[in-house]
Amino acid sequence: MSVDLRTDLIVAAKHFYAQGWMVGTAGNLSARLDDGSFWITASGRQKGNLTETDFIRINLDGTIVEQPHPDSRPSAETSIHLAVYNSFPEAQACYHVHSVEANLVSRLAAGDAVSLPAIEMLKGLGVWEENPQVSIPLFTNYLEVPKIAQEICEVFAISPPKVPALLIRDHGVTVWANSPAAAYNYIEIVEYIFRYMMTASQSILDDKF
Ligand SMILES: CSCCC(=O)C(=O)COP(=O)(O)O
Ligand SMILES: [Zn+2]
Repeated sequence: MSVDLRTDLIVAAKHFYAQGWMVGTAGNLSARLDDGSFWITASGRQKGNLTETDFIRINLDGTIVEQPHPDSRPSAETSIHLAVYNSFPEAQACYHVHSVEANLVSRLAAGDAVSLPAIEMLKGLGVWEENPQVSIPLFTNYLEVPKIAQEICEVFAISPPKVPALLIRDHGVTVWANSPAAAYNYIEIVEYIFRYMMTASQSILDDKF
């Protein structure tokens, strides 16, 4: 029996909304079908209470395959999901959320990457090393989203990241994985790491750390 991937996306969005990571209409989630096309959240939907008609099915060339609501539009950030799926053909799900911590962390980094602390949780992102040196690539939040997507494609073609995540400055984090369940875990883990980083930087300021 084939399960509708939209159910995974609805459950994930409800959970991320409850965490404060998909407040209002923020964020977008997608998952791929066997033919390579993917269901993505329609633009501007309230993310705490999605239903199956709040998704649009898109081909890897960006064309619409299925649109349950004739007046709905694909997520304004569909080009970023396309950039991820085209850069990593093995990716089956791509989740993007907006947390306060992700935004603050993106302001801590001056360059084009955010260094992550060498903590145990990195294993949850696939990094099994002693004292790992890991960073998340950081992109500029251009108003024109396809310009962000273009930069993602260019950067990843040359240097794919060690962890399946990217950060857009003052905007939010995007992860990808080989299943919706794994993408759900990756969001929880990167958000834990961002919370850790912000707590640590606050503790240093408070001279307690
Ligand atoms: C308040 S959300 C602003 C747009 C955005 O960054 C986002 O993630 C949601 O856009 P969508 O078109 O997917 O609803
Ligand atoms: Zn966004």
